[in-house]
Amino acid sequence: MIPFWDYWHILATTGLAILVASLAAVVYCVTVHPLAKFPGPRSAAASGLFVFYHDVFVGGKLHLELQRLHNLYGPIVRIGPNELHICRPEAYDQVYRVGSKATKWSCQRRTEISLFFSRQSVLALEDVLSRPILKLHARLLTAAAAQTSQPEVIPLERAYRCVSLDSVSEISFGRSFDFMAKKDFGKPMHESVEDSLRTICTIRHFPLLVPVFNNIPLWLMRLAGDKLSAVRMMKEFSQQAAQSALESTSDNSARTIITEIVNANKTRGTTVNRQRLEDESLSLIAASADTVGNALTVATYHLLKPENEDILRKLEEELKGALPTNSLICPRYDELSDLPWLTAVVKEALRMSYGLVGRLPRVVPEAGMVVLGQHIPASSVVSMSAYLQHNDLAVFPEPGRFQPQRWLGQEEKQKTNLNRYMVGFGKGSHNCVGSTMAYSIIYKTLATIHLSFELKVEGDITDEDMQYEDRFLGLHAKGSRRLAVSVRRVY
Ligand code: HEM
Repeated sequence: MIPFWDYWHILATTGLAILVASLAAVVYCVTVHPLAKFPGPRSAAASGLFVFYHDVFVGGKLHLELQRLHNLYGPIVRIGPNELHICRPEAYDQVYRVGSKATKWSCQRRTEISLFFSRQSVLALEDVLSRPILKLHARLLTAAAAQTSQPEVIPLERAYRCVSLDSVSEISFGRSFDFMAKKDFGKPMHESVEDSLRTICTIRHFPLLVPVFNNIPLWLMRLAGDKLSAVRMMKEFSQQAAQSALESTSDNSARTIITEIVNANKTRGTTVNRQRLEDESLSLIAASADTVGNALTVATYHLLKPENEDILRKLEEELKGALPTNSLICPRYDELSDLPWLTAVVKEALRMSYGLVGRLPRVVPEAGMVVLGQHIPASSVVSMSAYLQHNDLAVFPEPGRFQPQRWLGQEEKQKTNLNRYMVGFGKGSHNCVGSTMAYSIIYKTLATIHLSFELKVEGDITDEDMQYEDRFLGLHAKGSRRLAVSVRRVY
């Protein structure tokens, strides 16, 4: 038997060894690591704790810290032992053209679903995309018609999220969540999504916990009550849809993402398991709800600011001129996609809502790469952030001001440049597969709402409230005021 003091001896020796190894790793990272020549705070070069601290402890503010670091150190900053963050608009194409190992979707998986998102398919899904917009229109009509002394206040930010949640759930699962039909537009569900996103941002720093979080059984989620209600509901929907697609023998079932993947596999003679179908459909919901909702919210918030009255009037005039009267209420995407002022408003809203606020990491391939004249060695991680790109003063002067006109009336060359620097949908082989669908939902919703109603902002919401935290998707800070409106007039 080992004497008691020997346990302490073993423990102390192990502790000392770990300490010495950690110190050696820190010294190596700061002095001789291949990225040691790049500028940045020592604490970031030494360990991953720097990013963890800003991401988790400060909470969703890493993009602001990155902005500060770039002002201090220049366009390439080392933000982790093996990671560089880059901030220079012309570098975006270089970084995201490079093949990434940090993929979420294999090429084959992307091919299976990408047909579903072609412009032709999106136009064919016109009815599905219009349904939630028409329901929102009907609710605003009711609110406008109510003869009460206190006008009904519509939580428009929440309603806007429902527009994409309801249509993308129908496209994914074959049945809609139908939050638009709920009196509070599914308030507990939206709160639960926000809580889950904050949790996920912490959990992604502990890769071993990710599968545990992803596989919490439904019965345990039920015990957690409202906190996990959103995740639970989405899981239930996806499980049922995956099960029925796998069991279905008919070729005539409604075309959904899930049936699309099942059929692609049948054609190839391969099989697909239920888990994969669930994951695919849930990713789509996650990818679409807040991104689309944020772009719509940013657009309407700025259009309703008193100083932007002329921008709103121009939009109304353009819509009235382009759409035949009485064609009402939810125009088709192909009637809208060429309207210049609406297009400029949508682009400006996408710029100011960022898509994914924070950094999108890519792994440098074997040959290494040269960015801004600097060689970056293989296997390093490089990342850029839409937040910094879209606030670049040289490309987008006065970035905090909503100026759709910046997308119009310039030299053709300049316009091309602006489009090149707009990265809300990402770039390269892993850019957003759903961008056409997103555009369709955004154009149709803005046209429907701003053509038919005069809205008035309720409450004292400010630009401060509209700032986004980087919770992978853009979330407003806890306790911030959200866009809510009353409906004043119907055209
Ligand atoms: C304004 C709306 C949207 C924005 C700004 C947006 C933005 C993005 C961005 C930046 C990425 C790239 C992520 C990366 O590089 O890791 C992405 C990926 C993706 N998005 Fe979107 N998205 C939007 C709406 C949608 C919609 C409506 C759908 C589908 C219904 C969708 C489906 C996807 C999918 C499947 C991916 C993964 C693609 C891949 O990794 O190959 N998105 N999105």
